[in-house]
This record gives sequence, C-alpha cells and structure tokens, in this order.
Amino acid sequence: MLPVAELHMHIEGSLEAELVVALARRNGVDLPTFDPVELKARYRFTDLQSFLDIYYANLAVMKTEEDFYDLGTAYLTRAAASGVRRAEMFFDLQTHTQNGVPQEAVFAGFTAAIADARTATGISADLILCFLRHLGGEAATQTLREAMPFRDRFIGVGLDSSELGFPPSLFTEAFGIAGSEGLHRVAHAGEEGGPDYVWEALDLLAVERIDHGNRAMEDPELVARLRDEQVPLTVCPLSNIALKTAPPELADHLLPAMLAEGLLVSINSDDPAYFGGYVNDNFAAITNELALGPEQLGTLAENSFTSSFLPEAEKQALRLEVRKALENDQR
Ligand SMILES: Nc1ncnc2[nH]cnc12
Ligand SMILES: [Zn+2]
Repeated sequence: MLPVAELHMHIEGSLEAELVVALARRNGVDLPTFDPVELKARYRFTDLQSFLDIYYANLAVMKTEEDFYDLGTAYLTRAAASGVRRAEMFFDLQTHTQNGVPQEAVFAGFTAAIADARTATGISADLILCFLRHLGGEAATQTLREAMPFRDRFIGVGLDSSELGFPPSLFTEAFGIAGSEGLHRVAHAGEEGGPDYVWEALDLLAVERIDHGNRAMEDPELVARLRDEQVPLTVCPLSNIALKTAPPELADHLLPAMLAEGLLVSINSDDPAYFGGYVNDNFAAITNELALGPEQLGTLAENSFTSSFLPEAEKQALRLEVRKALENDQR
C-alpha cells in the first residue's frame, strides 16, 4: 500500500463492535446485545442520521481515560500497519462530556495513545475537535472556551453530526475564536447539504479543508473556486455508499470527475468500524471499481499529504516517498 495521510476519520467511528462489548463489560454498561456479531447486524443505515443514532448510542460505553487510550491505540496501530504515516483525527468532545466523562480523561487518553503509537510505529497524529452541529452554535462556542486549558492537545476545530438544518452560518462565533487562537479550521459540508453549505463553510468559517464536499460538484462556479484555490476535499467513498450520499454503485462515484476537474481530493475512511473498512480498504475498493491506474492512485496519496497540516518540508518528503513506492511497484 502507498504511504498516505488520513485526514477525515472520526476516532469514535473506529470503535469496533468487539471493543464496544469489551468496554461495556469493563464499565458495567448495558447493551441491546453482548454479541459483537449481533451488534454489527444492527448497523443498517438509510442516511446520515440513522447512522449517527447508532454511533452515539455505542459511545455510552466510553467512560475512562483508559477507554480513550485503548480506542486511540487500536486505530493508530492498525492505520500504521496499513500505510498511514500521518493521521488528523476528529473527536466528538461534546458527546463524551454529555455522557458525564470529564474532558481531562478524553484528552489524556487520546494524547497518550498518540505519543505511544508514535514511539511504537513512527506514525504522526494529531487531534481536531469537532463541534456537534445538532447542539447548535452557542454550545460550540462554550465547548471551545472550556477546552482552552487543553489548547496544546489539538491542532484545529471541525464541524460534524447532522448536516441538514444546521448550516455553517450557525457556527461563525466558535470558528472566529478558533481562528484567533491559531487553530486550523475544517468543516463537513456537501455530504447531505447542498453546495450552499460549502460556500458558507468557505466564506463564513474560513475553513482550510472541506470534509466530503461531494455535492459541490452540482455548482460549476463552486468547482472553479475549489480548483483555483486548491481547497482540499476529503472524500470518503465507502462512507458515501453506506450512507447513500453517492450513487449506490461505487463504479458511479464522482471521484474520477473530481480528479478530472483538478480538485485536490484525498481518500479517507470517515467511520471505518461502520462503513466496511479502513483507508486501505477504501483504496482497494476504488482501485477495483473505478479502474484507477497507478498514476491516479499516486496523485490521491500525494494529495493527502499536500492537504495535511504538516510542515511543508515534511509534506515534500512524504510525497517523494509516494513517488518512490510507485516506481518500486512498477519495477
Ligand atoms: N460522516 C459523518 N458526517 C457527519 N458527522 C459525522 N460524525 C461521524 N461521522 C460523520
Ligand atoms: Zn466525517
């Protein structure tokens, strides 16, 4: 597998059914079933909200710093083994604090997992604090203010959860504070919401990346802006199929059209425990179903580093590694 950066994954979305059950037992939390196979059989999604309902329900098992450490370690170990060299991981702080977990436990567990994974595997990782849209703009602002004692534990803010009805314009205050604190800014937009959500994220929240962005393709003027400004789009093919935010067959995905438009797209897993695979599985699926050649796969891998928040020299070194891996494969 090519070296890649993963820029759009919710660390809570890597909570495998086996770990849900193990943590429920450890913490004395009740579940509808303690059989991981049966639990997974309940993962039937018709849209984003039907997925989020299950995803948030499972997170009731996360209680202690050790739980956050175990979740972070499981993802980072697996990612490093499949070619991920850099991970910028979303976390849903408000979900955990609403469940009664002190934010100290969340930050301490994830931070220790990142440090230990780096020592064990060399993977570089950082956290992006996502505001939950469904809790509204004031809650986002309050969450960010309360998280400021941990300012050095995360590199940016994002915007996730239910998209329709919760446009970026509700979150200008929180994103304004984030900007003045020197935090990076990203937002989910154009997953279920239309191109207007992408325009708002760019114009009102000053985001540096758009997460998903598929529906931007409906607006030629927006496509031109994304291309001209080389705004990164973090595309998640298996997520789009699972949540029905793309045509039902992967073969009909807009990814080749996005590449042909010259957009800075990368491949990501979103919620790998729920959507049928990790970033390498997403690469395998698009390679098979979209008939992408080595040159296009190399572009996607290089784009992932270009789109990351790593220093420019590190991006350059990692892009060279992609080129070397491609040459080795061709020999
Ligand atoms: N795909 C997604 N869209 C919005 N919010 C999310 N939270 C976890 N996964 C998400
Ligand atoms: Zn997402």
